[in-house]
Amino acid sequence: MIDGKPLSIHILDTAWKAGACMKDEYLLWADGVILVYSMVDKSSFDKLREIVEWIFAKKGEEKVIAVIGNKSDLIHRKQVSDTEATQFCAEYNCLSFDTSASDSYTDVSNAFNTIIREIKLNNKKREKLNKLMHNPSVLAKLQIRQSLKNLAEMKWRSRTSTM
Ligand SMILES: Nc1nc2c(ncn2[C@@H]2O[C@H](COP(=O)(O)OP(=O)(O)OP(=O)(O)O)[C@@H](O)[C@H]2O)c(=O)[nH]1
Repeated sequence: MIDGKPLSIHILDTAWKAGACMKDEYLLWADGVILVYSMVDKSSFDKLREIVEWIFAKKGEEKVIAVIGNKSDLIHRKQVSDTEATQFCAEYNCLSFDTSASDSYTDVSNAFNTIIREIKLNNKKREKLNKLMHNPSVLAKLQIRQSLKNLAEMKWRSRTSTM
């Protein structure tokens, strides 16, 4: 249930071995991506950059990307600072969460609820944009704008070449 409404979600649990286990189809299929690292294993955090770069290279930045730092209960063994995680998420425009799967069901549930809400919003925005892009009057306006831009560029070029 999300905001009082039942919702069916499909989760595909994948692994990452330098892209070998991630297929382009997975990304096409998904509305969002959740990357989970372990706060007590710096190497799992370091791998995120490679994964996000792969997602961006496949034009996946339009999807909701969330980063979850798990095992927050093991604070005494923490290897990834909050600043590092926050900076990473700001750099790649990812949602950021801390969870402890062993300690708190609420953390995990809150993270999923927020991600799903964000995905719903994102899908709505994309649908609207899609509709706009298929609206003939919007298309005509865009074409006029592009033609004016081309004309201005041509004029600018001819002016600079005669100088
Ligand atoms: N202390 C603590 N241990 C956790 C937490 N989450 C998972 N674990 C433990 O970490 C180990 C790995 O957990 P898994 O659920 O197998 O992790 P996974 O992501 O499925 O691992 P992969 O098989 O590599 O995909 C298990 O021993 C879990 O009990 C957590 O939040 N806190």
